[in-house]
Amino acid sequence: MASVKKLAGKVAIVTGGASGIGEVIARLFAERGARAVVIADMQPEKGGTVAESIGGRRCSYVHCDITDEEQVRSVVDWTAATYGGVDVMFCNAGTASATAQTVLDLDLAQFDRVMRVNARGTAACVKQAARKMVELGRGGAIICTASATANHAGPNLTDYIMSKRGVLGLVRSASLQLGVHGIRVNSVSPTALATPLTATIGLRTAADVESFYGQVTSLKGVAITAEHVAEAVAFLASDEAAFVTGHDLAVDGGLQCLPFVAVAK
Ligand SMILES: NC(=O)c1ccc[n+]([C@@H]2O[C@H](COP(=O)([O-])OP(=O)(O)OC[C@H]3O[C@@H](n4cnc5c(N)ncnc54)[C@H](O)[C@@H]3O)[C@@H](O)[C@H]2O)c1
Repeated sequence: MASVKKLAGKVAIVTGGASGIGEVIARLFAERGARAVVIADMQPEKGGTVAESIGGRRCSYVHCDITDEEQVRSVVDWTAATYGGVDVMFCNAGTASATAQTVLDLDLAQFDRVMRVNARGTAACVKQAARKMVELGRGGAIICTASATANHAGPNLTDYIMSKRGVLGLVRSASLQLGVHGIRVNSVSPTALATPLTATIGLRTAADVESFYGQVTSLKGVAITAEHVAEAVAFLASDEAAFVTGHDLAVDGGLQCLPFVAVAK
């Protein structure tokens, strides 16, 4: 069906595309007709296997540590030179601390690492993609992975929540500054789903996630999957979202709309 090829002809970069949410999105971008998908990650074996399974001519793995701006610039340049442009940048690579990171026990070395990847690294990706899109003069779509946690207080994960809150600030400011160039900047904010990242904080399986988040989302009978997040990202990347910018699309089963007090009937 031609109507589902909503990304036809587009060239996309997916950071963190070797695993988890990024991997599912790299596959969906290709399914939806993207001309090329570049997986920018630090896991050559996994990233290479994903790229190969999507198809060698349309998908490549390029090693890129997003904390090194030069590596980010290089993957953006390589993509533009190899595939003739950069239309979509999905800034998705991220990490979490292995320890609880409550305020009282905040390990500042871990704090620095999380901020370096999630906030600073994402900023480098937005910057380098935007510079290339401005140079090419045909606009573009930048999407960042924030998190449902960015809109809530956390009993732990303080550094992670701060880093994702920073991503929301980056997206809003970048959307304001880049609109004049026809570049849209948005984010997605999923609740938790089981990936290698959540395994580091003790959520290893879908059942772990459900037992934790199932109680706090208003939507019942549906468990979040990476495919749900991927659909939201594919929409923001497509021309169907041509007038959407500066938006954070929650994929959270209604978590954002919980009442702040219980109301007696
Ligand atoms: N899984 C969740 O519950 C959840 C919820 C909300 C937001 N997120 C966010 O989604 C994004 C993807 O996470 P995921 O859950 O799919 O985890 P994941 O561990 O499966 O994937 C993260 C990917 O990012 C890559 N990465 C990490 N540091 C990098 C760096 N410096 N440079 C380049 N690549 C790097 C990893 O190699 C990995 O392939 C992250 O930004 C995460 O914070 C995840």
